[in-house]
Amino acid sequence: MTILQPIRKAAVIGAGQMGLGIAYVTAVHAKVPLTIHDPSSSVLSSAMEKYKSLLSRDVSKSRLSQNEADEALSRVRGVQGDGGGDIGDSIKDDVDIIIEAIPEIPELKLRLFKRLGNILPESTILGSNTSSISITKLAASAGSGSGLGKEQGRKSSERVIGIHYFNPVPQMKLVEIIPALQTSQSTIERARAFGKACKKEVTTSSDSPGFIANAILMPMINEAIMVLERGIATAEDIDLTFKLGMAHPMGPLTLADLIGLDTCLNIQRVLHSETGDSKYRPAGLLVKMVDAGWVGKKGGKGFYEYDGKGNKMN
Ligand SMILES: NC(=O)c1ccc[n+]([C@@H]2O[C@H](COP(=O)([O-])OP(=O)(O)OC[C@H]3O[C@@H](n4cnc5c(N)ncnc54)[C@H](O)[C@@H]3O)[C@@H](O)[C@H]2O)c1
Repeated sequence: MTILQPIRKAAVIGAGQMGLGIAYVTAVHAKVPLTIHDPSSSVLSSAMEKYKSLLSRDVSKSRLSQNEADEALSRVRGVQGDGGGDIGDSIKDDVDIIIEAIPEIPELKLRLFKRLGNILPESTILGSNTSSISITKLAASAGSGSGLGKEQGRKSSERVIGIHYFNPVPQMKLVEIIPALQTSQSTIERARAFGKACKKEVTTSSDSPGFIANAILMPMINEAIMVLERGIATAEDIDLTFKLGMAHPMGPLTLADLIGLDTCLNIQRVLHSETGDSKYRPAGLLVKMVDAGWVGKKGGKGFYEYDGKGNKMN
């Protein structure tokens, strides 16, 4: 039996809704200390506030003792910056795993992985929470830094892997693991072990646009938006059809609001551009809503409207 190199320290890059949730399961369940990085100081401070309130809720519901919550709080430190090395030593080179959760924009992630590949030792796993972007391309980028020779570049690509959590991370019990073409077996095993330490069931998908979940889910959401756009039914009736007719816990438009309409559009664009198949063309209404700044629950308005606490108002 091979002994896997342990995960003793982590870093999460991006403190949005997914980054915060990933930080929570890393600190609370895997009990691994971490830094969480975001360029926006307001996002970072609101993520830390939300983290504290998640811990208080756990204590009030007797899911954690006060002592466990205090320990979990002391394991997380917010750092302003993009964690990619632009700001000196914001990412320490003793982290065993990085999980990137920045916006679903290929150029942004490719640039970050190139920098991380250059600055971090080859034993650090470079994980991406991407919903759809090619892990193989991220791995190639991590191996392409100017500071790396040919052999170092190959090794750097081998530690890249997709580690795809579901929203909201503290509640959803699944993580999808997506090895790139270049990923080594030991990276796969370490990432699986980390997913289990975060108390998740682990599935494996090969590296194909949208992997398992979003290859199926996002076209369904896109179709639901097209049904709304064609005036076939109201948003409420579309959602009720899925809740009561198919026993989904929430309808596709409510789910799109939860995911973030900007993220849905970015995923659908990746599916469209990577496959070249016109069936993935994003719904016109989705494009317009994102243009209007209506990005769903996180922005207060999407197919429904939300108050400051994220409760539906209509
Ligand atoms: N929302 C979901 O339901 C969901 C589910 C699974 C996976 N994902 C994936 O997770 C990733 C993040 O999604 P999200 O919903 O948390 O988005 P989000 O918009 O809530 O958060 C993204 C965060 O990244 C920060 N950011 C931007 N550029 C950065 C950089 N260069 N370095 C560090 N931080 C940067 C932003 O300030 C923002 O806080 C995406 O790849 C998305 O596809 C999302």
